[in-house]
Amino acid sequence: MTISVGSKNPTKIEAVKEVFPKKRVTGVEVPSNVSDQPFSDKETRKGAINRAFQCVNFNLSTIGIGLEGGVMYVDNQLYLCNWGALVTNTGEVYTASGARIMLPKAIDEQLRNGMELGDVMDRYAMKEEVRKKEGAIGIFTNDLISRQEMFAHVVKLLRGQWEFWEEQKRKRPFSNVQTGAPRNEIR
Ligand SMILES: O=P(O)(O)OP(=O)(O)OP(=O)(O)OC[C@H]1O[C@@H](n2cnc3c(O)ncnc32)[C@H](O)[C@@H]1O
Ligand SMILES: [Mg+2]
Repeated sequence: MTISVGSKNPTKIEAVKEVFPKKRVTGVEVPSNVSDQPFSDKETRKGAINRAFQCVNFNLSTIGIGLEGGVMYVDNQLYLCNWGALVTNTGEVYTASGARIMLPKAIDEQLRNGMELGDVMDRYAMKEEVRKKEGAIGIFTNDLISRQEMFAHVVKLLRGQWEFWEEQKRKRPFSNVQTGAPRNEIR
């Protein structure tokens, strides 16, 4: 069983390796088919699902994982949000979201002017490639939580759900409805 991650971003690939230390994990560049800067939970989640679907190989034992970063409002406050999706080679889809933190007004304004958070963060922190290192979450938590750590938590939520429902299927093969498995996505 191999795991294909829909990104070349090292924070995402390393997060998956951390949670699946015994699996072969590779990163592949795939389009998210949502905006470069997703602006809601719904769009960010969709990006993660799209990436995962493009990675999975239904003929081979390769599962796909998509991780997507975005932003979303609660009232007038902008938050950083992150979503992950795991698609099995039999087409089951598991999703989970990550921690959210507030983003300052200055960043909100620049994003609304059409800039991408990755570029805004480099200027704000006067650093290079923040998105591939500590991430916005690292900068705004004083380096207590890195982008990789945050994604690793999301991947744990995916792995845990996948394992739980696989186990349920083994234990109760004819009672999918009764076990109340999560509804699968129809693309
Ligand atoms: O190569 P990919 O996988 O696309 O990785 P990415 O860094 O572009 O990450 P996403 O597409 O998932 O994130 C969407 C946008 O938000 C930015 N972004 C999201 N979370 C971030 C973070 O924690 N730090 C810096 N930029 C972030 C990111 O750079 C993009 O501009
Ligand atoms: Mg991107």
